[in-house]
Amino acid sequence: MIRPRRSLLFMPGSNARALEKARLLHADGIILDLEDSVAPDAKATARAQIAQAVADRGYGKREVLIRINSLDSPWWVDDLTMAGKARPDGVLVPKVSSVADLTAIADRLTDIGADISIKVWIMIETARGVLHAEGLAAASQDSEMRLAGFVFGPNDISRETGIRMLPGRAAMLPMMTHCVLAARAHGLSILDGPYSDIGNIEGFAHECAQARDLGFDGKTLIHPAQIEACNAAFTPPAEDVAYARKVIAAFAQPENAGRGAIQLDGRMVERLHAEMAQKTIAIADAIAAMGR
Ligand SMILES: CC(C)(COP(=O)(O)OP(=O)(O)OC[C@H]1O[C@@H](n2cnc3c(N)ncnc32)[C@H](O)[C@@H]1OP(=O)(O)O)[C@@H](O)C(=O)NCCC(=O)NCCSC(=O)C[C@H](O)C(=O)O
Ligand SMILES: [Mg+2]
Repeated sequence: MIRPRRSLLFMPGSNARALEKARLLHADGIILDLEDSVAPDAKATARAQIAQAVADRGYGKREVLIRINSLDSPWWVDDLTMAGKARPDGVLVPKVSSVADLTAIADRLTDIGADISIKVWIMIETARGVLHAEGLAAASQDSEMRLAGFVFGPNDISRETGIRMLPGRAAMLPMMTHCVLAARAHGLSILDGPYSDIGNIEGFAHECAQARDLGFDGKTLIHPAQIEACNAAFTPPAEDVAYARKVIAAFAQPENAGRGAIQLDGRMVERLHAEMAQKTIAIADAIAAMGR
């Protein structure tokens, strides 16, 4: 099943108002955070609030991820134990740098008997994580790892490496492309990181369009004001969907049955374009099924 992942909204697990508000927001998914947006003193409260919010099952068709604390923190075991019991769609693990990190998460989920439907997502946001992205993605071939996708983390990368986050992101483009290639080589999803300038919707829209063109499935968000522009950027335009249907229809014609390439509206179209058209239609249908 294709799942739209145009927009996944982060919110601090300690913010009860945000957890409630997310039930009505038109994001494709939500990320209930226990890590950087939650102060150390508020970790236990946030954990309890997230457990309750997920148990209430009030988020409808939105994909629900819980971001736990990193493996070098004192909180991750309690976070993961709560998440295993709460049964979100997935657990997002920050600052993963090695396959050993993935194994530690998988082993803990097995130990607590977590349902196999709970997927693991990892943030690629350390220098070692970026360098090892291909090996991390390859670990998804082992189903016990539960690995479903990557989330790019520009803030932590910038913090560790000194690579600056500037408009246009020129300095980060090589590593972003590297992460997209690693994810796609192993059939994983990949989401872009957040944009902090909440008041600059125009700049945000440019960054969404850039992420889409770089091959990301969607973007992680930090504020409800970002949802609409993000969904717009990652929704296939109606004319693309209409053209995709035309490509499929053309290859379904009996006279084209044995052909690998045809001419359509003055352009060459090959069967690989028919495959891409199927994906465009599947995403458009999945978005429509979300009622958006
Ligand atoms: C950034 C914020 C702290 C701003 O909060 P606030 O000042 O309260 O914003 P507003 O007054 O404009 O809020 C208006 C209403 O919207 C609700 N709201 C705000 N943010 C969210 C949200 N994220 N989810 C759901 N609802 C939200 C407010 O409650 C208001 O509601 P109402 O009462 O009806 O008026 C805040 O936006 C925030 O905390 N954002 C998320 C921060 C976060 O999760 N950060 C972690 C992810 S980013 C990251 O980790 C970086 C990554 O790892 C990397 O390395 O790059
Ligand atoms: Mg981070």
